[in-house]
Amino acid sequence: MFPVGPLLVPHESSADCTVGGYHIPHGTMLVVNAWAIQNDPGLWEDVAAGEGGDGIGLKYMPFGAGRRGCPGEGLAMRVMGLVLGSLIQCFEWERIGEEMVDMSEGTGLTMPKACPLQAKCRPRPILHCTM
Ligand code: HEM
Repeated sequence: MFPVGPLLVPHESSADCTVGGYHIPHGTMLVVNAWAIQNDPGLWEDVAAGEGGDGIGLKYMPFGAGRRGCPGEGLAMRVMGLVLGSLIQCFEWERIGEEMVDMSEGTGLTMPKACPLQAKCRPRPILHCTM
């Protein structure tokens, strides 16, 4: 899976605590490696499909979690469904060649594709009716 923010946002522990057996002193900067969690074959039966394992819980958190989790999650999920649905409903999509889309990951704070997506799209008849 490809989390938009592979390392989420840094947080600071407000008190001494223990996480997974590790002592975390007060004032420690904490970075959650969402990419590693979402691609851990020990947590997922099929990492590529994001399937399997013991429920979703904290192993899938593209929006972070807890009190400082993303407040835009509900909006983002609704808008993404609408945008994706509109793109599929209004256009026919094709790859530009025989090869499968290259899903290699680039580097950065957000995770870009290493090779930009190129695709052909043709308006569906439904689009002519509404324009
Ligand atoms: C696909 C879309 C989005 C993704 C993947 C995303 C992801 C994230 C992540 C990972 C965090 C850090 C959470 C943490 O540290 O535990 C965050 C924080 C935040 N997000 Fe989003 N976000 C998205 C859309 C939005 C939208 C649409 C809004 C506002 C309309 C928004 C507003 C915020 C704010 C204000 C914070 C800071 C919360 C805090 O620090 O208390 N995000 N987001």
